[in-house]
Amino acid sequence: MDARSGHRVDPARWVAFQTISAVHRDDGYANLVLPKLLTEHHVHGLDAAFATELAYGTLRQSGSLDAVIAAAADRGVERIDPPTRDALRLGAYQLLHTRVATHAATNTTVDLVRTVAPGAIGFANAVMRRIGRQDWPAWLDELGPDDVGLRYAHPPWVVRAFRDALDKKSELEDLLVADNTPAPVHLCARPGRITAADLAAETGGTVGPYGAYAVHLAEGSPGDHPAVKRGLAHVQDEGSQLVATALADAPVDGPDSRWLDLCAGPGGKSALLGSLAALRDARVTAVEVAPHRARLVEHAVRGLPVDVVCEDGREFEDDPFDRVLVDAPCTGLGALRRRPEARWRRQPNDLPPLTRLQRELLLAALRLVRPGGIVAYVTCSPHINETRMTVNETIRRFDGGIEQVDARPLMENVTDSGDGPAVQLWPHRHGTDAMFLSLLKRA
Ligand SMILES: C[S@@+](CC[C@H](N)C(=O)[O-])C[C@H]1O[C@@H](n2cnc3c(N)ncnc32)[C@H](O)[C@@H]1O
Repeated sequence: MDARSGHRVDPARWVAFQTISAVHRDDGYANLVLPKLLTEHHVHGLDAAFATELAYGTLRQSGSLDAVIAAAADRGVERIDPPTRDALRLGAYQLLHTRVATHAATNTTVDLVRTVAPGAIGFANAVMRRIGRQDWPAWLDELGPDDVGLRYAHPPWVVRAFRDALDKKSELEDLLVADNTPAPVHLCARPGRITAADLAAETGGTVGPYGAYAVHLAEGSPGDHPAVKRGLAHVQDEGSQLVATALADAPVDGPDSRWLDLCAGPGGKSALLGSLAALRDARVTAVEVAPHRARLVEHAVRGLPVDVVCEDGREFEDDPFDRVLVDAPCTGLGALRRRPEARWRRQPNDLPPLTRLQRELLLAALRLVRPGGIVAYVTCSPHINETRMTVNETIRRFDGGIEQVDARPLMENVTDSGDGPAVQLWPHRHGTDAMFLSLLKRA
């Protein structure tokens, strides 16, 4: 037992509770908060795995858990004080989505409330008992059997966005399930430094199905691998590798030595482009507006022919480039597997400022590429406002000829990536984040 947990709560649940609270109270990120808390509270091995499952699962499911808690408490969750609410979420998750026995889930939740909100012990006890009277399928039947957002814990606006973006509407539930499955770690074997086959042999991973540089890891902490420490490889979703490689491989007319990454932080795609540039006598300029993220890019591209510039990409000026990447800031709805809290934190009103910025950055990229050169517009969101609509609207606003290049042949092994010319990858279909890629050639 941990002294700071008031002697009553086991360390794994205490760390999970503190993580959930930090995410809700301080707008924290679970993937940053949790590792620190695990170390601070000396939680290792199976306990650490249990704490991670509880924290990530509770955060991922929180909208659906709230619906159950509200029904059991007979009041909206906004009327429950935050520490009790987070303890109930953690308790409800254990009751409805884990094998933890009902009495253990209830007793540990009451103990937690005794520590963090002693005035609410009776209330928490009663709510937990009501929740535990039936299992999750029965709650679903009671609260909304046809509500896929409730069933798979996605806000309605995100479900609508996915339905709009999917070319095969029947795959919606597969996509929602994939979002609730933790993403495996992918490594990128930096071209010219190590092959994917050698990296797979060294790490015990497997070569990815699509990209020439991708290795999938079954488990373990990727930063600990010697190849990553020695700068031969970096952590990067295979979908991100595919879109960066497609830009590097797209045919351009004329010279091919000046490449630009207009939204570079934290530097994964700059590192891959820089590795490819090194093999082709090209050089990459990596622009990033946020100083701390520009420093991350500098770290990621050490030893590669990449110049980092900390500046607003919309105002960046230079001689024309042959290839330009706009990996635009976006809602990140295509990477919900990786960020358990993201789906509930993002709001529909995040879209207008983001799409405005995306259009301005893409417009800047079209001005910075030379005639005959190519721009890759990329998002890790499939929301059509951020993908097709941004591309179409920006082409319309750009004063000059733009040809949309079919990106599908540049991802040879990838099937089922849409009707073209853009490519849309999907977690449930390709096992990657839902990356979008549109290739635009200046006439
Ligand atoms: C999707 S992330 C890019 C990820 C990156 N390409 C990688 O693979 O690591 C978008 C980045 O654009 C940056 N950004 C946002 N507004 C920008 C602007 N006006 N100019 C340049 N960068 C910007 C953000 O700070 C963020 O680091």
